[in-house]
Amino acid sequence: MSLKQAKEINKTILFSYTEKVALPHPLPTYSSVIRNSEDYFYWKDPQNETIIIGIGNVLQIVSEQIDERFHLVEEKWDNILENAFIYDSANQSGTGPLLFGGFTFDPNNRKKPEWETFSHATFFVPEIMITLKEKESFLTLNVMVNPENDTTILEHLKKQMMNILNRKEQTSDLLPAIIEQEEMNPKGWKESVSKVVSLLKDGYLDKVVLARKMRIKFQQKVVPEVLLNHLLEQQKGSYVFSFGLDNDSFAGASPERLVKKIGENVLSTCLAGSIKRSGDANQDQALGKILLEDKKNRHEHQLVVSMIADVFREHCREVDIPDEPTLMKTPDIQHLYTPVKGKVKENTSILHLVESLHPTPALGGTPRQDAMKVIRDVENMDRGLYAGPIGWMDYRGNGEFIVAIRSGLIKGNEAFIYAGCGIVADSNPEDEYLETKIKFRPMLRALGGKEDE
Ligand SMILES: C=C(O[C@H]1C=CC=C(C(=O)O)[C@@H]1O)C(=O)O
Repeated sequence: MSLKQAKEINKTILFSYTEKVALPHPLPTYSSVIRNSEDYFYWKDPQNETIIIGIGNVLQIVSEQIDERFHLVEEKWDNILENAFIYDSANQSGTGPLLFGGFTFDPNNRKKPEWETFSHATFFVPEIMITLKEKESFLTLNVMVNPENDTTILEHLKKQMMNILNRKEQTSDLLPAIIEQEEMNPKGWKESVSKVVSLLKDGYLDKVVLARKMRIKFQQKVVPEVLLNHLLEQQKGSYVFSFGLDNDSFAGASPERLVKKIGENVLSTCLAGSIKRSGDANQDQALGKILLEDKKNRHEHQLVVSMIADVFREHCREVDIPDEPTLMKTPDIQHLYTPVKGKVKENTSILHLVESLHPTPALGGTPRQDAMKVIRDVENMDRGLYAGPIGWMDYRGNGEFIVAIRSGLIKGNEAFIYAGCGIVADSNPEDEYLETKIKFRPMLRALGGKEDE
């Protein structure tokens, strides 16, 4: 199918073209692709197996719906794909066209002005996309074809992308100077933790995750590419993402997968329970042992395992969950970690799994709805996309969503960064406060902020 033939259909449809390409530079990353784009995304998994970079926005799917947002995105994407012409000369070895985006943490919460750019579901199909998958690279060009389109548009796009990829000049790796760095009401946050601990002691709730925010003001606008480069350099073992829309940018380095689906194989991650790291290897190992044996942290973790296991048992033919957690270590923190695998039943889509899993008790709490209400009442904050599911799904139903933690929103010369932690009945406000300080560090360091000891 050529673009010319697609045009003859005489209605507006998605035309997508994918080919395998040889990249001009042996660079591990192509973060410069996002430079000067208003709408873009960059996505990398911890193993560097999949890197997806998209720029331009040919088609957007947004929703401010509360209960129907997952379903709505799925329905619209299915409709688009039903009519689309997809020419995949790479024989499905890349991803082909895909939808990238995210869901806010809690659509029932009041929206704060800093998050006005992002809807409760915000997804788009990029105009130009480059994918690195298992060391092969692919170029995907997407156009909405209508009778007025110039048939040479694909050639223009391809040339544009090759020019971008051939770019030699580097951006400076400097961020502007910070003029203000402020923790938002730390005293009030510790009081909220105490309040939640009393509720938990009353016994009708098991766990509530409370988060807080920092605001950083820069002398000039922050360049998203520079922040992305810092995250890529500093957080190699995490998912690194940057999601740009209308000049705002949501970026982070999350260690936490929500769900990955490739064919019938599905994977999720239980990540909850944390302890700091030490520069001394023996000390670091000893801290890990303390975490593995700590009753409070094991309880926090087990609530996440039980919930994810329930969702997997409902939607999968086979489920594989280890009996005991192991440790996941990032540069600043170590977590209790249990991977969950399954073979999903037919006709269960990735968005259906996302909807069932979000929010796990690693971000919300147990029981889910009561915990969400407590968060809304005591956190006094709009999490926006922080702690929400963000990711991609391709035209064959494969995809991956992560939990957008260790993240922040960049708005011109301001950044808002977020960190939270699981509160259980024997939590101590000061310890939880210190834990959130550690969880701010990946974003703070990448932004050039002052990290407390
Ligand atoms: C809510 C966050 O972390 C979650 C993920 C891993 C460990 C967590 C914990 O130990 O509390 C949190 O549940 C955050 O980083 O903002």
